[in-house]
Amino acid sequence: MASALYDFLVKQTSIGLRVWVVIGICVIALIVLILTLLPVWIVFRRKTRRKFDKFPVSQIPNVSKEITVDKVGGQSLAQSFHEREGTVTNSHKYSEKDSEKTLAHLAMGKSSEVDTLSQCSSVYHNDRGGSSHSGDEGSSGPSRKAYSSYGLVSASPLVGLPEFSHLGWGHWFTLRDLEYATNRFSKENVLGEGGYGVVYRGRLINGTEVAVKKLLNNLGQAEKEFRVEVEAIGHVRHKNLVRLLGYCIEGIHRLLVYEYVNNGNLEQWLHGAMRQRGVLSWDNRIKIILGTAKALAYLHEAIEPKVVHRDIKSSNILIDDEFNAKISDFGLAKLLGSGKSHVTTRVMGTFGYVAPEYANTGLLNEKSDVYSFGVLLLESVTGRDPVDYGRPANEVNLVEWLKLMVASRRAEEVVDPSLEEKPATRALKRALLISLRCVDPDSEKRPKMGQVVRMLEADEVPYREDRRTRRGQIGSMDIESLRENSGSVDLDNKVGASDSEGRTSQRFQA
Ligand SMILES: Nc1ncnc2c1ncn2[C@@H]1O[C@H](COP(=O)(O)OP(=O)(O)OP(=O)(O)O)[C@@H](O)[C@H]1O
Repeated sequence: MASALYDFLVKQTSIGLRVWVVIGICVIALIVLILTLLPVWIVFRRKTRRKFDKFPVSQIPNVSKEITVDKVGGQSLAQSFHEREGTVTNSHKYSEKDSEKTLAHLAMGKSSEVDTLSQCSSVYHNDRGGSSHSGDEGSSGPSRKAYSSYGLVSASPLVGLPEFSHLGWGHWFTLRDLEYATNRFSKENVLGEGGYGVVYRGRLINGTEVAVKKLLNNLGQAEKEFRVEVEAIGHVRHKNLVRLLGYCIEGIHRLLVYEYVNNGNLEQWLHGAMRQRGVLSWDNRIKIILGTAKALAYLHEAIEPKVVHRDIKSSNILIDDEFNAKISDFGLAKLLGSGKSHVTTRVMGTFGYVAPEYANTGLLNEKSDVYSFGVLLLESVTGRDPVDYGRPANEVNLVEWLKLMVASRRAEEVVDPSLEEKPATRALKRALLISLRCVDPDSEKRPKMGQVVRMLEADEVPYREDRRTRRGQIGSMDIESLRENSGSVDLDNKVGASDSEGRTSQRFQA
């Protein structure tokens, strides 16, 4: 048998070569052919996958936060606003170029790495946390200028999750992971539904509680929301900003995974379901407001480009079990590069919170957030909705009503009647003064959020000192007495001196 095989192999073929030589040549040729065709096949597969990702979608109706408003309570707002998105003044061409960068960064179809990676991803904040990004030149997200004074926290790793360090700041989830976490996006796990998606409560495989936002199945809008959120907060860490833990891109699906914040939101505490748990105390209101102010100061003054949230309102202020505020919902955020005074954009936001100049002109900068913050503060002090059509005509608009009350020396009457323990006179005056400054119709006159933080922090001491004598001691107040009685606050001069980095150097003194 063996000798027969040997005889066959050494046999001379008609082309003059022995059989074993011919077989050897054929095997080598086959190997070369396979090596040549393999890359072609890989390229073909990539193209097929990209096509899949571009499937038309949008069975779900477009929900827009675009505002169409009228004149309410004397506040003149534009009647309707149309698409001007992306027209950036001062040559701040952020959106297109940087978004592409982010797309590549997120492996969403522009990068050659896309297809070598899993289609689904999860952001993982590793030990280096945001600080690893401050030097991330390739990133389109904001980087940090300052740390400690803005209440930054370092992110801890999510133990037990698959790690994917390709982006330097994330793991990658699959849709399956998130289906598992949310019990297949069951109704019982729905936390709420916003303009752009449904938010589910979930638990990751390692036990971490999360909130999963499933963006509406409208690829254009979902894609935009998705990018904006990731660009705005993917790189930043602050104890008063909700932490973005991950995301998933799979086919037409876009999901964002956040830390779960377990104690409702400010809107629910002031006007909704959480009231069943008791009245939110003055102390906790101020704590929430201060946390919100710190996060905004960070977004406006500590990172580059600065982030304008654009939708500051009570339902976007999440609350944890220690009554710390966490700003959420960055889907409308805009980035503002250094030296850029504003961007021009479609007017978005929530009625009652939108700054008049932004509503009227579409010109946006961080002072629009300051206005919304002022409304939020008034809402917290009074327990009233920013716009409430159930009230008499002159009370429908909260800001206008507050001005009327102060002008007629009835400021003490504006405090939320449901508060069991009323604030001290001085604390109430401070809060009203700050809010009035924030809602100044002239955006230039509004304080920076860093100044607001200092004013609020300065308020803590006198507020605590007076606490013992607070009940029923709020006297008659008007704007002048608010000014006179507000300690050493010189609203026009002293507060607001800025250092070279634009941060206030003058402390607000009690
Ligand atoms: N990280 C989170 N932890 C806990 N609950 C959350 C979290 N993120 C959002 N929620 C809750 O999910 C619900 C929907 O939130 P979402 O931000 O999508 O919409 P919204 O703020 O209610 O409305 P809009 O889209 O008009 O801003 C809200 O009740 C919100 O409090």
